[in-house]
Amino acid sequence: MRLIILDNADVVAEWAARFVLQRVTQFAPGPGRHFVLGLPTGGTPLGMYRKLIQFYKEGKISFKYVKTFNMDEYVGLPRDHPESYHYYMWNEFFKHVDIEPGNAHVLDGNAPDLVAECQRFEDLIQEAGGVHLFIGGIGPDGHIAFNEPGSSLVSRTRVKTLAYDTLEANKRFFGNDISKVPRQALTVGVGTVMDAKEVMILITGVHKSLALAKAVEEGVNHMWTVSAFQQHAQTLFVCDEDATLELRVKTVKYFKALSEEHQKMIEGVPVDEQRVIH
Ligand SMILES: N[C@@H]1[C@@H](O)[C@H](O)[C@@H](COP(=O)(O)O)O[C@@H]1O
Repeated sequence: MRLIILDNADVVAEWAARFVLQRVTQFAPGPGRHFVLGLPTGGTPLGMYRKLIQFYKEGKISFKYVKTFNMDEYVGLPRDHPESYHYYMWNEFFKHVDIEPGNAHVLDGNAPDLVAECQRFEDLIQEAGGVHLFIGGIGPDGHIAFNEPGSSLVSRTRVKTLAYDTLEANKRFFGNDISKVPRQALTVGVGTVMDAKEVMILITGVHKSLALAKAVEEGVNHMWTVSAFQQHAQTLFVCDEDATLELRVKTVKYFKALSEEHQKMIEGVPVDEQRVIH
């Protein structure tokens, strides 16, 4: 596991975007050779999307041969509702870059058969050859995507009823009215994300600090579903200083001492010339 500790949320956004740029560039996508990205929504990744749009406009990256799979979507929220994850993805990212609309996959929370929709999504990921890089965010209760506390750590894409903490955390997007937050969502499973070749989880803010400590310093526990990624061979947690407040000083010092090595990951240093740190 790599824990990359950066000064603040802006630096996290820039680091994450530069990491995506490196991975896509190294892969050299082209016709019949797509790079497959798993993508999150929420406030945390917004800065990363803005940077990626900037890189696209500067000609540094193209999404023409990139396929994307989003982590989750609310059930029953119209697709054009400003808080639907469809709306978010198209407005904050997809419409600004050259991705083929047919390659940008977001779960349909209005599908007549939600179980079939979840299976369809899993099948599409398989058909794409699996996800190269899954990017995620977490809730303050340590959920990844909408894998609420107590979710199976081998779960697949499915319908989930949201936990009270999640409704509370997300009501800010619904005029602070908890009754307006959809009660259910479709979400990739922890197992779906675990199957990706590489996972990058973005964690910023003091309100996520307990979740980060649980994810990094305590055992694998389905009450903090992000902790499952301790068992993934290529996990990167990218966080800001605020999110480290519940970590031990020893943990923070250890990972900060590796910051020069971490920097190489976004500077185009070939992977085989990077010291391996897990
Ligand atoms: N389902 C989403 C998660 O995928 C997201 O990671 C989390 C954090 O969002 P934010 O980045 O706004 O804190 O919010 C929701 O619960």
